[in-house]
Amino acid sequence: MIAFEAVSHRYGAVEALREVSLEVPSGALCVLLGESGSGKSTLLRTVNRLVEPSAGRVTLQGRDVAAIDPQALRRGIGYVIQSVGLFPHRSVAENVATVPRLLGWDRARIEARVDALLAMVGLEPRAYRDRPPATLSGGQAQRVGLARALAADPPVLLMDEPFSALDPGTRRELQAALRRIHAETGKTILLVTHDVEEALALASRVAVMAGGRLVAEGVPAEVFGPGAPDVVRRMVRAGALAFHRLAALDAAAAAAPGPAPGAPLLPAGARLSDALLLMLEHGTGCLALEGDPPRHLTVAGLLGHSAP
Ligand SMILES: Nc1ncnc2c1ncn2[C@@H]1O[C@H](COP(=O)(O)OP(=O)(O)OP(=O)(O)O)[C@@H](O)[C@H]1O
Repeated sequence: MIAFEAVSHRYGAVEALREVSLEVPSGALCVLLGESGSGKSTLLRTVNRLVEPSAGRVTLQGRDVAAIDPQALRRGIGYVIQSVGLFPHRSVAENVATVPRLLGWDRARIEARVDALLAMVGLEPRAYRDRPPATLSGGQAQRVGLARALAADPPVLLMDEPFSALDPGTRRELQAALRRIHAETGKTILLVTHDVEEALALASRVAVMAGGRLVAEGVPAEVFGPGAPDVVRRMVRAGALAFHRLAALDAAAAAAPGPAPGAPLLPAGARLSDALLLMLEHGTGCLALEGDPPRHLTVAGLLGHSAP
């Protein structure tokens, strides 16, 4: 677990963090959401001591990070940033191997790990291990950045706007890869974004920041519920809060038993927002859910389940 206890930070006259207290449970994918300048990156960077808070403390599994040697601390925490920051004169494989090398792993173990990680982030090892970073697309470079952060199997991953520079299609692919990796590895992930859709696509918990304070925290359906703070309402288009809430709710929970012959098929794991889009696309008010036993979803079921 990562715990922030009344963490404050000043950059000269700027109060970037004001007594932020937040607990990120082990295994959570917690999204720090907020407008530009709200303090998200500063809070994230207190975990790996790139920022030393002016007051308060941060603990990892109960240990105060201020008492851990910064180099040792950072080797145990994966860190992914928007600009990726791959070493330009090293190959993809050498980049991924950075921390295992520092930790003194033997060659065979490093090679095997690099191949496994490249495959995990969706890059064919034989095709990519020897490539120089300059030959990669933005999305491929960020996949390598993610593999590098995961290399020594750190229990905690910090991600600062990791997908913000990518085009929408690539961004969705990387989000899907991260969701899969999170489900497979159970790592505790803290991810900064100012993009509401990204938060809804990824988060098991959302922490909303405004003006250096934590203004809301909880599961997405709560944070995007009727009590949503003003800053969340500002961040989505007027009236769109209800639609965004659909993206936080599983379609299966709103379905009724029984088949719907001939109705469009909604894939397993879909959210209610996916269901509404499929209904609009097919001009129908009834969908069949993929899976057994047969279930179906109607407009009435969708509205009944999403009502605030
Ligand atoms: N090194 C610094 N020196 C002085 N002020 C800083 C520094 N870094 C951040 N700040 C200020 O602290 C406040 C919080 O910045 P921070 O980068 O944490 O916000 P953010 O929510 O991550 O914003 P963004 O989404 O734009 O990156 C801002 O007012 C910013 O200008």
